[in-house]
Amino acid sequence: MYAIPSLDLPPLGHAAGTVRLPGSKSISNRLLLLAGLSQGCTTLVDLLDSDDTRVMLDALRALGCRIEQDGRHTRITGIAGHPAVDRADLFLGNAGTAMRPLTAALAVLAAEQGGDYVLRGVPRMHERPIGDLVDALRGLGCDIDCTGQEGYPPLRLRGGSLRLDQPVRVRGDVSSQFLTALLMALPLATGQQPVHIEVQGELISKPYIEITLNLLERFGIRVERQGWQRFTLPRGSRYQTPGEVHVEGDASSASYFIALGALAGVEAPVRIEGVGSASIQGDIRFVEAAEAMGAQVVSGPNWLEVRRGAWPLKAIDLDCNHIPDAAMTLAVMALYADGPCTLRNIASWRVKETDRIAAMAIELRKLGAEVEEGADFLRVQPLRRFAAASIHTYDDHRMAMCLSLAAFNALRDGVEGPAVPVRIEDPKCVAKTFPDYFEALFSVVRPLSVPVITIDGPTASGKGTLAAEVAARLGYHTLDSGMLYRVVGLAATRAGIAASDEAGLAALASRLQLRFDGTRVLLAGEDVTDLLREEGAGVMASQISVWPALRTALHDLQCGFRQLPGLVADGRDMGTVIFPQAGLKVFLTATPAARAERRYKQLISKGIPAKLDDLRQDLEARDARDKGRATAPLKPAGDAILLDNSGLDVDASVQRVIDWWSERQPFGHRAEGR
Ligand SMILES: Nc1ncnc2c1ncn2[C@@H]1O[C@H](COP(=O)(O)OP(=O)(O)OP(=O)(O)O)[C@@H](O)[C@H]1O
Ligand SMILES: Nc1ccn([C@H]2C[C@H](O)[C@@H](COP(=O)(O)O)O2)c(=O)n1
Repeated sequence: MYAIPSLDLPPLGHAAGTVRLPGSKSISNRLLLLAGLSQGCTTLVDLLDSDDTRVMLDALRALGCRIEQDGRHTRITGIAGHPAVDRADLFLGNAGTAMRPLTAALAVLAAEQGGDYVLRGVPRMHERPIGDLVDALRGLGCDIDCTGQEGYPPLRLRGGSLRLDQPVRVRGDVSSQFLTALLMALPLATGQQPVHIEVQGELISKPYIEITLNLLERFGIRVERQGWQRFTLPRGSRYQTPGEVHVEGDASSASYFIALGALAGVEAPVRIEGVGSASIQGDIRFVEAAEAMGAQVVSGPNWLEVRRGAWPLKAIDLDCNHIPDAAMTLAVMALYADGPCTLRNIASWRVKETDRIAAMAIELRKLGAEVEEGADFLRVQPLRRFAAASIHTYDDHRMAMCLSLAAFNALRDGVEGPAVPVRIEDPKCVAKTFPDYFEALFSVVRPLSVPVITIDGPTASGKGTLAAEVAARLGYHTLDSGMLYRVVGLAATRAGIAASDEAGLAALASRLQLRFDGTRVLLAGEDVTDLLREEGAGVMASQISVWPALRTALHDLQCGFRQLPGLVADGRDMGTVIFPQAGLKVFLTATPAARAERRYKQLISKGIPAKLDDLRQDLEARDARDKGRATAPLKPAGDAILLDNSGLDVDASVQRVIDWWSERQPFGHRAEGR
């Protein structure tokens, strides 16, 4: 996950390959509550691991459920309808799928068994209406206080007396989650008589109710239904654990990759695993919308393969009531259409994680699009000239994931102006449902060009430290090229290959069994990181690095580090030879005295004995050899910026480089999070 203030997506090209989806959020949180209320132990396989499921798990633990997690399996021993505590203060973040059903379940339990429960969330959760559910529960006899503003969380549930002779009435035209909440809670009240629910108004998002009914049935609750207006929970309904349940992949999350296939699956399809034609999720019908725009889709029970069909995409005018979450993806696909696209019946967007109609309109306009916004619709004109935009994401995972699709702007035929990058602010907001979304995206797209920053300079100037910090700030990969020469030196010593044997060293370099595990280096499976950091390894690396054949043998390996979303490479010839097109080249120096001092402190802090004078002599000898060799000598590239950090600490050096990089981006000042 990218826990950085913003993530810059360079212009992206064709896509191909396989993406495995995380578990469905809607199914995960429903299953968690049902398992938590049941008697016995339920094993959930491939449960979504995200912010929203984490708050639900925490709440269940607080109520007395035993929860064990082991790889793909989550085992929940339920409370059999009897919480272990009659008081709890539950924090539910911004998870509507936790707030609504827990409100209903705990209100019913508190009224039946006594109890005092507080449910709260983040500030945005306290702006998301819940009055219709509260009204329905109060009508049933539950005692509920809205402790802030009437009709909104936080809520305090403190007993009451259930009146079940009349049907429970709930509005269905604002959020189907209110009906879901009642359907999941009211089996708890069927001890003496059946309970009836009447829906007032036209029920929206019916597919989500179908998920609820399907999952209730797996837990032994057979709901009788008359159309979409009246539901009956039979007398004596009891949650019974089904044992093991597999959580299917998230169909709303699939929408980004279905769109990706439609936009960029040119030479091969994008394969999506975890959800397919057998899905019980309503958002699987996003496939039909994508097909209407021209996508070619083939599917199996739990997979989809999508490739580009019509191009540009075909404009649509669609009632999106059946796919409220996935429909957001259509708004960005519209930029690539052959005419205006109209998304209708999407009023529920206004009360989601943010006001999604307003947010989408603002962000699409930043890209240059003409957008018309109504109370319950959005009309988006296609774009010919994309502007580089810094996309605000409103702590809304779907804003981040949808808008990432604007980075395919270079694929638009007849596009005017250059291909532009897209900046996604607060990219970690995707943790709500898809923590590794960007990693998954990068694994299947071909970049048009990956940004590179090079940092060259003499030993102990602080290149590695600077490169690692800059990369961490930008979410980029790193290449410590000196490490590659050091590892060849170590392998050569072990294999008895002399430092003078150019051909032998080159052959060895091309068959190295190297693996990187974070900052650790594994040579034929052995962790050699600490051995490589020894001074002797650096001297050996400097000696063997004079050989052109060895340098050629390591060339492609180094280029292979250039991966999305970007690379910071440090060494001696990064800017001059390996990445001559780098977007920013820094030549880092410090006085020999400062460098010797730093290396001395570094060694002493690790308990390695050292002498300052010897270190200074060694590093000056190394400088001379690295500068004096015929091939790829240590020198600044013609277009490098010189940075002498003798008098700068690490933070100040990092800030300099970040500032230089920001000046080269088309976004203005870097967003530092909001
Ligand atoms: N600006 C700085 N001010 C003070 N100390 C620094 C600075 N930058 C780095 N250092 C410290 O100097 C030491 C050497 O830094 P580092 O290993 O990053 O250098 P390097 O140039 O990558 O060395 P080598 O080329 O040998 O790998 C480390 O202990 C590091 O913490
Ligand atoms: N791009 C590079 C990186 C390193 N070398 C050689 C020369 C150095 O003295 C030696 C060790 O590098 P360090 O780990 O200290 O950065 O490796 C090179 O020739 N080219």
